[in-house]
Amino acid sequence: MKTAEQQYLALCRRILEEGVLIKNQRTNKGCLTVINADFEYDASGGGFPLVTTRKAFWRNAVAEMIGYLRGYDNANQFASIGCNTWFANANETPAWLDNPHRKGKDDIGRAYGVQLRNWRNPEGGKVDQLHKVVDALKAGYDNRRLIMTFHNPGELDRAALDACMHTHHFSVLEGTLYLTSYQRSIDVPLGLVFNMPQTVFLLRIIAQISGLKPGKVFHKLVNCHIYDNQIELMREQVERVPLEQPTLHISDRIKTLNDLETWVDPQDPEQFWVEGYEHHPAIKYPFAC
Ligand SMILES: Nc1nc(=O)c2c([nH]1)NC[C@@H]1CN(c3ccc(C(=O)N[C@@H](CCC(=O)O)C(=O)O)cc3)CN21
Ligand SMILES: O=c1ccn([C@H]2C[C@H](O)[C@@H](COP(=O)(O)O)O2)c(=O)[nH]1
Repeated sequence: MKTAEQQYLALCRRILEEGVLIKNQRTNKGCLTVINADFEYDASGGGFPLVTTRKAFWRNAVAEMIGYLRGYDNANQFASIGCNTWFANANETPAWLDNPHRKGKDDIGRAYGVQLRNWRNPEGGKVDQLHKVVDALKAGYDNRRLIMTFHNPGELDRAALDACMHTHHFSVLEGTLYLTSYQRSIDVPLGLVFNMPQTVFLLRIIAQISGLKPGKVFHKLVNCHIYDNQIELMREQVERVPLEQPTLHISDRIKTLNDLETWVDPQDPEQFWVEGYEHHPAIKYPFAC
């Protein structure tokens, strides 16, 4: 099996060589685009899919996933655990600024984790998808319905952004947990560097609190693009020689969903640490809002 970074660099080269330059309406930017890629990461031995051809800010990425799992809806909540990625979409996306549902500065609306923890049912009650999945995993019966989705077509008009990694589907086979994650839109230089480790973190933490062994992640990628102002930097990155894949450690003090919801801190080196992460220098890619 190819390492995560080999799969990543192959996709980057494919976009540079075969990508079609299109104009994206929402961001008003050119995007070199290809459709469909299937990545696979083996999480059983602790391997953590970080790119090494530039510095990956993995604590920021883990914090973002923890924010989704907690149902955060405000860029400041994400920032309070060390994730600074949501201010731009909360406060600079033109269509969201004009949206009457926006509750003010830093609000991201009924996006991502809000749908995960608080999907509205027709009676006005809440559906907590994460709680249901963890309960079902702990119950231990064969179950092919372990789907959590952030994509709620009925409330897309109430969110700063449609979820990009929109669905996570868990499966259990002989005590091993697998995850299939679906992503509709992929900013390959920026977003994907966060999304690859996020899927493995999600599998590892749910396996740990459900008493299962982590297996593989299957990451399904649809619209894969490099924004026009990122292309030259990416041509430099793909010339760099990848280094060894690091390992993620998660403290075994984290045992329950309640731990994850309350005291878990992605910035604490005694709760999460990465071993053997050597990387080339950081590259500052521009961000499209
Ligand atoms: N255009 C776009 N691309 C994305 O990847 C993206 C969005 N929008 N909107 C929603 C979230 C926010 N995400 C982000 C936002 C910023 C970085 C970013 O700036 N990363 C830098 C610096 C990280 C740091 O300093 O910790 C990086 O080098 O990875 C990454 C992912 C992913 N998503
Ligand atoms: O986790 C994420 C979140 C977002 N992205 C990227 C993919 C696109 O470049 C933008 C979203 O724009 P849309 O117009 O809504 O597709 O954000 C990502 O790669 N990963």
